[in-house]
Amino acid sequence: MDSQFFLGQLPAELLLIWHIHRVPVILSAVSLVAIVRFAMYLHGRRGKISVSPTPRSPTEKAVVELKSEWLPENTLLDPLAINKDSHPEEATSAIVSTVKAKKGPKKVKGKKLPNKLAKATSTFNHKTDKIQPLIFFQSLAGTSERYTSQTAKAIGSWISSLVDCDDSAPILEPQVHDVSYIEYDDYFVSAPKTEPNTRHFYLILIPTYNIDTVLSTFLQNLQETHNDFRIDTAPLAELLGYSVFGFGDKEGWPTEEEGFCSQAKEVDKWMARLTGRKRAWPLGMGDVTGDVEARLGEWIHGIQEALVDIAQGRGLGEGVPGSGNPAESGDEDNDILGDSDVEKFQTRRIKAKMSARLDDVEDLGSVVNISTSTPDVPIPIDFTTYKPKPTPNPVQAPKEMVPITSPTYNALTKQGYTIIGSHSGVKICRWTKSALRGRGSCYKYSFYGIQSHLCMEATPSLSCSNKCVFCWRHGTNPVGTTWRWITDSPDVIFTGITAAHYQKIRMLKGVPGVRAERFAEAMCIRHCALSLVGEPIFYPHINDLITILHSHHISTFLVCNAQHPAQLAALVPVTQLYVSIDASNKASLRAIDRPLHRDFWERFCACLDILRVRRFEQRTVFRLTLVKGFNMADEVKGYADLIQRALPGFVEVKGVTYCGTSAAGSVGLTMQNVPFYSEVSEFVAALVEELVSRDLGYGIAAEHAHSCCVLLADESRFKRQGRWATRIDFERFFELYEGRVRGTRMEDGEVVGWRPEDYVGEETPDWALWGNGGFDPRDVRVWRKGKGPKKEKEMEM
Ligand SMILES: Cc1cc2nc3c(=O)[nH]c(=O)nc-3n(C[C@H](O)[C@H](O)[C@H](O)COP(=O)(O)O)c2cc1C
Ligand code: SF4
Repeated sequence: MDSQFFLGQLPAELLLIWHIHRVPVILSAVSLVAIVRFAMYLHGRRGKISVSPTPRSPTEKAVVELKSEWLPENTLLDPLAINKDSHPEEATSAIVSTVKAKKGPKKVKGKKLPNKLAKATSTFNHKTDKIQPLIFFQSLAGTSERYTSQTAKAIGSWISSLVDCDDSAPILEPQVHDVSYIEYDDYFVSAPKTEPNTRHFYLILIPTYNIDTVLSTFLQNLQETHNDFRIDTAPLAELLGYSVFGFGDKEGWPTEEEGFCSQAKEVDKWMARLTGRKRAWPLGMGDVTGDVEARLGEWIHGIQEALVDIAQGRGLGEGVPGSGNPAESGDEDNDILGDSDVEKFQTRRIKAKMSARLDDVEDLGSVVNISTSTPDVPIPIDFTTYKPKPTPNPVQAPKEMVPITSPTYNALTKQGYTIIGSHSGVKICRWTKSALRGRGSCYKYSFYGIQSHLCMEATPSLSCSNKCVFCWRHGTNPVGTTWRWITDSPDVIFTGITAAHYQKIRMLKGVPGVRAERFAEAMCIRHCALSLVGEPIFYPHINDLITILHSHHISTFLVCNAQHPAQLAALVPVTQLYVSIDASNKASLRAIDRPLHRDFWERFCACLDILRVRRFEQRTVFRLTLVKGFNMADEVKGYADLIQRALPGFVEVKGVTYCGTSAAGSVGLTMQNVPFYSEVSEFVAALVEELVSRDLGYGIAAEHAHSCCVLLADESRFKRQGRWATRIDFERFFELYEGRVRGTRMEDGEVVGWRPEDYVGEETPDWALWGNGGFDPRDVRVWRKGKGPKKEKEMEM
């Protein structure tokens, strides 16, 4: 009965207790929830990089297992930070310290070498001689005459404004001559007689008329002088240099093929022969109905630069064909400097100068590191003091990767590379030369809008952990699985590669056909392809180097070989991130890449997983290099598996380029392994079919048949209103990078960075779309000997 009574009272009792204590209970519960939420927030919060918020995935938190043995020996990465959670944000937080340089190796920077001037290329003595500029013109209706007198005025007042530098030759007031009134023999059969110690520099400004005029007579005279067997081959070789500017009319003669400035081009050609190729500045051409003032201004600026070079004893530069070596004359017609000719010429110079290699390096403008093997020279390297692996032999110090005295150095420089410090390299690619001459850019222009003459190709690590069968550097490449070399600092590398690149561009100024406006543009690098040879992310300070490039508004494409997952995870965002996919399965990858790492396949797969996660913060690309007989047959499904795993924004499929060395032969690679373009196209079609059958929305976006390259892209990301938009808005990339505009990458309702979609540029141009070939119609297509449209379509690599 008692218990029945108690049970009956219980609800009322509980209610009473609740009423008495409800306020403190509710308050405690609310506080507890707040504390838990706050703790979760603190735990989940991630560091932001100083420049702009670190981009991160809005949807995926994939964990990529990074094994401790994958961490580089001399790492700047914090293994705990990476292994705790290899999501890119975590990995990037390990980078932050390197960007801010709070952590990481101590750098001891050596002194830069003094800027020693290149040697003069003629007998002109800049300490005792004088320069006399002579300006020649012809004009029928007065336009050329008017611009000539403006030019003379501009150059004249520039000369009088020059404060004589102690060491420079004086430049005299220019003299102007109308070609119609001079004694032709006085100036164009031999160099004019003058006071001793005075040498001449010719400027020729002429219009073009497609009818018979005095201009025709001038041209005929130049030609006859050249062909006269009684006269020296190069009777005007005495001149210090020359340059021509043409006036034409694009309304009547819109392109060079249709005769725009054709007579100026002729004069330029004959003068090259008569002077033994002393073209001091590229032929300038101005449209009198349009851009003439701008083009003439650029040309005058170039002339001033050339005059200063001569006055200070540097002559016309390093003397590639067309800029100063009479021995090279005679084939101006063929012109045409095969793409490797400049390299060949450089090679000859390098051979001749091997004994004076130190001077060579100094010629680069004082910015290049000198090997420790060179005595009495300040060593501008960074003695990076990372922790070396415990070794039984404690006296073993890090060595130079490519010492200046090594056969590797010799071999690489012969191939046209300039070695910066002891482990970085830079080279001008054939497309840069081609673009300078208006003959087309590489596929990166068709696909992404990168003009080749604004692009520098470089690497901070010539060493690599693979020995790919198609590598351009067979027998010359340093290899290794760990970074064990003396390390140059990123600022020294940046200064070195840019100075060497500019020097190489300058060497092209006298090459026939170089367009003055493109030459001027090329003196401001806008893009860096970190891909040349070797493995760029092998370099321990790669993040700092990228940061420096970006701070100069140089966008970055970085290609890695999928063998260094720890470094890849820690990489700061680049403009476009590539992974080379040289095979679709383990056996094939072993055969083609010949990797040094035993766990190469695990490393490869980890890199794909990292790429998958990072696809939200930067444009990611698979680069497939197809080698017939190695990685094409029956591999379509395998490649589709890899694409499905990493979901890159783009897939570039390219036929291998045959490097033609004996080393390539020794690994069984011949021309038979180079696929025809039609075979590459078939492969691409099959790959897309396979991807679509798996509901992966990839399509064929663009092609560059000229280099046997096809682009697939993710339709959901890089198609706008049914039209491909594969190009990059570089300006917007830097705005995002510098935090001047907000990206659209959200997390927890907060903007955390940008997405690749935030810097998508213009639509892919029609001519670049699949089926249209990919060659910009504004450029001039030049077929190599023995090739024609048909062969080229099939075979061009
Ligand atoms: C009859 C005639 C033919 C011409 N032929 C060409 C030509 O073949 N290519 C070209 O670029 N401009 C051509 N032009 C345009 C002239 O080169 C241009 O007007 C130039 O400025 C004339 O210079 P001048 O008046 O100083 O002599 C031609 C002009 C005329 C009147
Ligand atoms: S993108 Fe590559 S191929 Fe094109 S110009 Fe630059 S380095 Fe050369």
